[in-house]
Amino acid sequence: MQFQLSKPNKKINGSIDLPSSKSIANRALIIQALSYSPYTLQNLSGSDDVEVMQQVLNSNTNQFDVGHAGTAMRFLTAFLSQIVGEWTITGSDRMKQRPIHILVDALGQLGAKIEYLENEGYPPLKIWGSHLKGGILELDGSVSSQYISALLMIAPCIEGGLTLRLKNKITSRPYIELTLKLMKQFGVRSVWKGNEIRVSEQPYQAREFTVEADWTGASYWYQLAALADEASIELKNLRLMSLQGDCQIAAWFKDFGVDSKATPDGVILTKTETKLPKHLQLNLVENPDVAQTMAVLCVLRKVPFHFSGLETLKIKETDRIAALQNELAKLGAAITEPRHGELKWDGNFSLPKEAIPCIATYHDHRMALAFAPTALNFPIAIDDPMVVTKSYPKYYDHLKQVGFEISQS
Ligand SMILES: O=C(O)C1=C[C@@H](OP(=O)(O)O)[C@@H](O)[C@H](O)C1
Ligand SMILES: C=C(OP(=O)(O)O)C(=O)O
Repeated sequence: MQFQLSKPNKKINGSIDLPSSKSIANRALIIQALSYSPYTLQNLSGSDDVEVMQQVLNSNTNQFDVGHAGTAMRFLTAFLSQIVGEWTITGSDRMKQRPIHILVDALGQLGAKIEYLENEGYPPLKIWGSHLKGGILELDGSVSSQYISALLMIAPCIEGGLTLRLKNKITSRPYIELTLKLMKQFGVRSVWKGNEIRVSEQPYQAREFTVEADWTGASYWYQLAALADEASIELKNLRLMSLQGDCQIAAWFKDFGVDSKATPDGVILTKTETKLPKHLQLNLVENPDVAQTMAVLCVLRKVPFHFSGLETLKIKETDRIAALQNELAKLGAAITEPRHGELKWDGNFSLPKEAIPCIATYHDHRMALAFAPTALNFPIAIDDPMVVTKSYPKYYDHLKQVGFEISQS
């Protein structure tokens, strides 16, 4: 299936009920389970990744399929390792290509018994859950912060607690900070000094909790505002002072003429006069999920760019470096990868080959989410458009709400 998207004018006005953050929701669900909480979490998004986490935690079976959800795969692997029983956990074909050995090795050192059911180092896994004993673990921090978050969340429940010594360049650091901040909100203290994070054995305290709106989901509305001639967009439940690292984008988008103001209900984006940057240099090691938003935006606004810190993009829902190169080429922009983890565009365009480019999405929600705003500039088709349900199920309804025309073919 494909969607064709167009927009008769370049004005965007509306109030958008953003989905809540899947990163916060999936942490809160694990922490809630660890604290035997009687409360129901408020404002869960209904996205695939959150639904799958809820299903597993409420399931009566011992065999789980988490689909494309990286957080669910990593967080549940650690969670199940400390619950007595025999568990198998698998995922989509792509999940079976996303490495997990750093986490499995670490859990093994704590006493967990985990076996690879297909390929060494990758899901599916068989886990024999047991009482785990803590200690000091050395861990490579450069592949995925989700391994670290997974271990930190179970750390207070492990005999003796846990000290993690992180090696190499830490990727996605704000997601580790998010984990620790949420643990603190549920009563667990931690100390992070240099490359060492220490969590002693201590109980979680159950509490009521409401999940805030998703900043990565908000990035597509910032992108839309940056491409529009006029924009006034209210993003409900979004907080400028957020737990999420991607709230950083509010500052970046000032250069693209997008002003953010807090309201009692969220944040309002307005389009202002601006002088676009001549060239955009960004290190995205802390915000890998907005790489697609920023790359598509820069091409459409003709801002040459050089992004670094993207070493982990090849092991996300798809190889996002290759996907961006292939699909931005359809808009006429040749993107290069000058070094591992870098993306660069010199600002040159060639004429697009198709009158209405059709963007492939590679089972990656962020390809559809980041390319759909292109329709503000010219009509575009998105292949397999419903990939967005991974994090933002109502995206196309929201685009229609602000005047996008969307037809199916
Ligand atoms: O912990 C999390 O919620 C996430 C961490 C990041 O992954 P990596 O740490 O693998 O970069 C991010 O890309 C992902 O969407 C969500
Ligand atoms: C990388 C992502 O998700 P995950 O790793 O949780 O599958 C994402 O949502 O961009």
